Amino acid sequence: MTAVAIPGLDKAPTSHSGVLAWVREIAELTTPDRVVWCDGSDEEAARINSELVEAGTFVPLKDRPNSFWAASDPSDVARVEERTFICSEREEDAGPTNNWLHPAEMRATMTELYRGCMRGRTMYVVPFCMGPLGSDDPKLGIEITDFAYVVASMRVMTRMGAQALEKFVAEDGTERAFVPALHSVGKPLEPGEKDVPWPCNDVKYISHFPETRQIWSYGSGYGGNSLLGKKCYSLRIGSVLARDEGWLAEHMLILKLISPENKAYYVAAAFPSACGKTNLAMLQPTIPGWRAETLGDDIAWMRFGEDGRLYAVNPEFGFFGVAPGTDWHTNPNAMRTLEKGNTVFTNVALTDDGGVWWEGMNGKPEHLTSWKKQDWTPESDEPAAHPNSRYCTPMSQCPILAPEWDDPKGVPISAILFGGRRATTVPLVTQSRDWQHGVFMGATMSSEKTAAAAGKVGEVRRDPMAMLPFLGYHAGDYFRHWIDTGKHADAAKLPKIFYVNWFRRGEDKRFLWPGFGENSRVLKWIVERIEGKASAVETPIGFVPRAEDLDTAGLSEPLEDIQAALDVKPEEWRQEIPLIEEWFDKIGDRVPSTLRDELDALKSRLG
Ligand SMILES: Nc1nc2c(ncn2[C@@H]2O[C@H](COP(=O)(O)OP(=O)(O)O)[C@@H](O)[C@H]2O)c(=O)[nH]1
Ligand SMILES: C=C(OP(=O)(O)O)C(=O)O
Ligand SMILES: [Mn+2]
Repeated sequence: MTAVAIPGLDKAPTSHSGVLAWVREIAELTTPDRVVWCDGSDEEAARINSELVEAGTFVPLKDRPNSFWAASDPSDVARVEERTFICSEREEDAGPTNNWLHPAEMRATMTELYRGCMRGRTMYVVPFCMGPLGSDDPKLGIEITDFAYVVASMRVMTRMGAQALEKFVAEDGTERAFVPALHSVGKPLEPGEKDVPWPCNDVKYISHFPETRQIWSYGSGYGGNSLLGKKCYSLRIGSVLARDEGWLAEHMLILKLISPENKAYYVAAAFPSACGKTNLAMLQPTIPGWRAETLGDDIAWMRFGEDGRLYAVNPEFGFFGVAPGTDWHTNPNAMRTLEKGNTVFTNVALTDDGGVWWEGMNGKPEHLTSWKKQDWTPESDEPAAHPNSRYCTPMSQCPILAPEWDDPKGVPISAILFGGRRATTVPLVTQSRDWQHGVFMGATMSSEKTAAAAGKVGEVRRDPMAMLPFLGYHAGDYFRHWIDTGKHADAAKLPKIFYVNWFRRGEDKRFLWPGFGENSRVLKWIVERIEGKASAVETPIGFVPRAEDLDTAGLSEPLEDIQAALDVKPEEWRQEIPLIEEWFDKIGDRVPSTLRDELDALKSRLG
């Protein structure tokens, strides 16, 4: 093949041979009009934002500085689980919960899709680092993308640009490994063809090659599909790295709780997408004397420290939060973060005076521009903001950011919470008997589907550790990895495991528990359990508080509701058993026997 001269390709600001070779290979395959190596500078960000305004992708907002409104193509609003693939060499290694294609077949198909796919466009090269730049073993990546929106968002969500690229060559001159992550919207432009504000393609692939640590994404601009450092790298590839290197890559927020005695407790919590991670991460406690600080809202990488405790680091640099439901009374800290500007809002509604609005926000606007760019009035029968509309905002703007948020050592975790969205059955909070029982709780947890993924909303499905859509390998092997993690540790130093459900409903369908800031009452009970102070009842499913075991002082909800949120109804749990059995059967013989033993024990306790 003759070398093609693509403007910018030779401007590489690195000598890393692997980076140079890969970027050239992709440029020659996708044939963009030009290549831009991103340095992450303010000037570059300003240029990219103004190009996005020019292209009609961004509308500048008038109510906060350096912030923009974007509306996606109406078909490109969420993760596409049907189109997400784990391409391991052997199908059995992807396991029964993932879509699989042989890597050679996927590469052949996608190479043809990528051929010439950046024609008429700019190819951006975005070096990034997941986790603190000061880490001894920085987890590096390069995202190549042809969508400036992705560059602007990656700048918020990751440590990107020159500061990350510096880490690609170690001080002794060795070239570090990196994850090549290729993204294209899949919409080449013919000469003279006018671009659309949100280019994408009906054909979508979100593919992962776990053995070679590569990501290939095509056809979608939605965050979870296109900001490849997030779910694709930090969870799907990350879970494989974690399995191989002996740590945990989890779909968890990281929160610091400070008691009235000024003692700090770090909590990690795994909830499925759109089930409350970002909100709990920014908790504003309602009980006197308690404070909370944020370390992360979506992903935790956890390893054992020299003292034998499990330490968590957030690999991300920003929040990609669900907008609807966010308001001054539900999540004031998110509102304060957003107020500072430097935020991209996608698929929310635009107010007539150039601000943003979404369902659940205070105020009743008379007229809006909906996420579909249509006139909207209170009479409209569709929501003004898409239920999965998002804000993308820098973590550094969060008023309750913990001072140790950027420490490569991480923070020692005292409690791990698993939780889902269940209208029935699952009590507000349950403590596991021990690590193994806690792993059973995580492995069998369930949740109603939300708008964060394309498909039917409301259906209950098993979502182990909130990782169902994010596992890079076989779910049974993942459970074993969790069990083994506990075996290799000093049991007294392991985090205690709890199962929570903020979403239980009464017969009239309203939530029994007020949630949001009031969740601090549950966290207080958890801390007191760790300290051996709070009471609980031993039930067939674990230790559950009675209403009087929780601090309910000043709560306006009737105590009957709180008790109803805490009820363990054996008949409801007996109905779960066949669903758990079906789930284990689906995973097959790689389910660790210890988890089957836990199921048998639960069955016999339920009678
Ligand atoms: N009822 C109730 N809703 C909540 C609670 N926490 C979060 N939500 C809502 O659930 C949706 C998703 O929350 P979010 O924190 O963004 O979830 P994430 O996707 O897991 O980070 C938003 O609409 C929130 O307003 C809670 O404690 N109770
Ligand atoms: C980005 C996502 O994250 P979350 O878990 O916050 O909903 C998503 O699900 O696409
Ligand atoms: Mn979130």
